[in-house]
Amino acid sequence: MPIPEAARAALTRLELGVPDAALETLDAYLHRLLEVNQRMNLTAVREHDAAWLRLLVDALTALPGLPGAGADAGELPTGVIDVGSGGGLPGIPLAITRPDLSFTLLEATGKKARFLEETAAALGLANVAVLNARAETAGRDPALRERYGLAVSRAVGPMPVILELTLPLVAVGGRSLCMKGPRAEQELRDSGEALHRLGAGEVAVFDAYPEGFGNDLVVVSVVKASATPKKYPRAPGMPKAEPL
Ligand SMILES: C[S@@+](CC[C@H](N)C(=O)[O-])C[C@H]1O[C@@H](n2cnc3c(N)ncnc32)[C@H](O)[C@@H]1O
Repeated sequence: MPIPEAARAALTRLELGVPDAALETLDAYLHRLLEVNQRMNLTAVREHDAAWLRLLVDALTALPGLPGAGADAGELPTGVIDVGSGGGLPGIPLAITRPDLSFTLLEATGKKARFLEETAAALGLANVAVLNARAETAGRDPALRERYGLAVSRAVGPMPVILELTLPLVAVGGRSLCMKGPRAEQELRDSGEALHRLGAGEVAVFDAYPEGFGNDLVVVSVVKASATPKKYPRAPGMPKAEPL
């Protein structure tokens, strides 16, 4: 199926620097996602052209928040972890577009993690690793805790929950980049306690799209200013059951 003109136009207008060579792989990913979605619940968007805009272009709006090409590996880990990756959003489109960075897709549900593994292999994505685990467990694992320069997430829960699931995995000086809807500002106002307790520093909120685009996706960037105390993340289920 051809790549929809509206998606090409959006990518041009957003100036995200997506190379032409990546477009075919992005489309191949979308085909797999929509095909498997017929028997597994991965996304509510079922139609190819709409999915290009609402899934792929949305995910790619996070590109400017990724470490720059040739970022100094000595300073901060350059690895990116997608927490609650589901069908691979935003991690897989980002990994396709930035083959120079390593991406870990963290997903709690076994069958979704298997879909991610099969998809990364089928698309030949050598820069993608899949981890079938809960973020609460991964965040307490010394091999994973504070090992990533950047955590990304989309549709994983309200801000206090996302912060507890992502910030323990992020190295001091790194960031958690959360793709949110228009309620992000309100959720942030309710996140003071979580930000304070988890070691967060500067918080910035960006509109992912310029005005007039008709898309109110918001990207929240939270810097990790100090180490997260050992008691976080709490036991599996606790961040959601009793948000900070
Ligand atoms: C609503 S889906 C969103 C998936 C994907 N990020 C997207 O935007 O399409 C949330 C995903 O997060 C996963 N998830 C929820 N809590 C999690 C946790 N504590 N650790 C790891 N994955 C989790 C769920 O299994 C689910 O696949």
